[in-house]
Amino acid sequence: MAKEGTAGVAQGDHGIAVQDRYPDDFAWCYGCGRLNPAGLHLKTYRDGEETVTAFRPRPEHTAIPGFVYGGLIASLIDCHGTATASLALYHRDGHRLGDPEPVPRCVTASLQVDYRRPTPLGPELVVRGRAVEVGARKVVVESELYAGGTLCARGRMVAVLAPPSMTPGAPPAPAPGT
Ligand SMILES: CCCCCCCC(=O)SCCNC(=O)CCNC(=O)[C@H](O)C(C)(C)COP(=O)(O)OP(=O)(O)OC[C@H]1O[C@@H](n2cnc3c(N)ncnc32)[C@H](O)[C@@H]1OP(=O)(O)O
Repeated sequence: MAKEGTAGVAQGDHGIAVQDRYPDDFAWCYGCGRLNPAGLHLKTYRDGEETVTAFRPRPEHTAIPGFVYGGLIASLIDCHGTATASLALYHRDGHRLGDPEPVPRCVTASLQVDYRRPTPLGPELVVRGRAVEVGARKVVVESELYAGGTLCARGRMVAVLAPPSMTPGAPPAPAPGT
């Protein structure tokens, strides 16, 4: 069950994808950046107490003929998770998609994917997510990926607000321990 302050209690947002509200500098991700011409263009929407995205894999996303490559599954869970985290922080700050304030951008600190069943290549894949912990800069997101209504994978990730060093044009981050 979603906690107060997460996506679960927000009103508004419907019909607007989180990724369509990222600032341009943060809209180049291969998985979900709207400005990346070669990317997957994943779109995350709020759906009641959860978030949802859908993607139909193409033949180049094959692992074994007839089944989806696990890296694609991880990518869908990853990008949907960072968007779910961004939305949770945006809601926590009292905003709704469509507000003029920029949506915060989160990056992946940790990603765990459990592959429960082989994922058939053909049906549209649907990922549902929810923010289960919302901190100052960190959000824990849990998600499930379905193919034709069958649960095929589960994800749990830690997403953190993008550090200034990941802003385009920023100087490189110091190496850990320096
Ligand atoms: C810029 C837009 C790009 C969007 C791309 C979308 C998805 C992606 O593919 S992102 C690319 C892959 N990810 C990366 O490259 C991130 C690389 N890592 C980093 O930059 C940093 O380690 C970063 C930002 C994740 C965390 O560093 P930092 O900002 O110093 O935060 P830090 O203070 O260490 O940690 C913040 C919180 O996250 C937690 N945390 C950090 N790393 C982890 C981890 N691996 N596992 C669990 N928790 C973690 C910390 O414990 C802390 O929790 P709390 O607030 O409860 O104390």
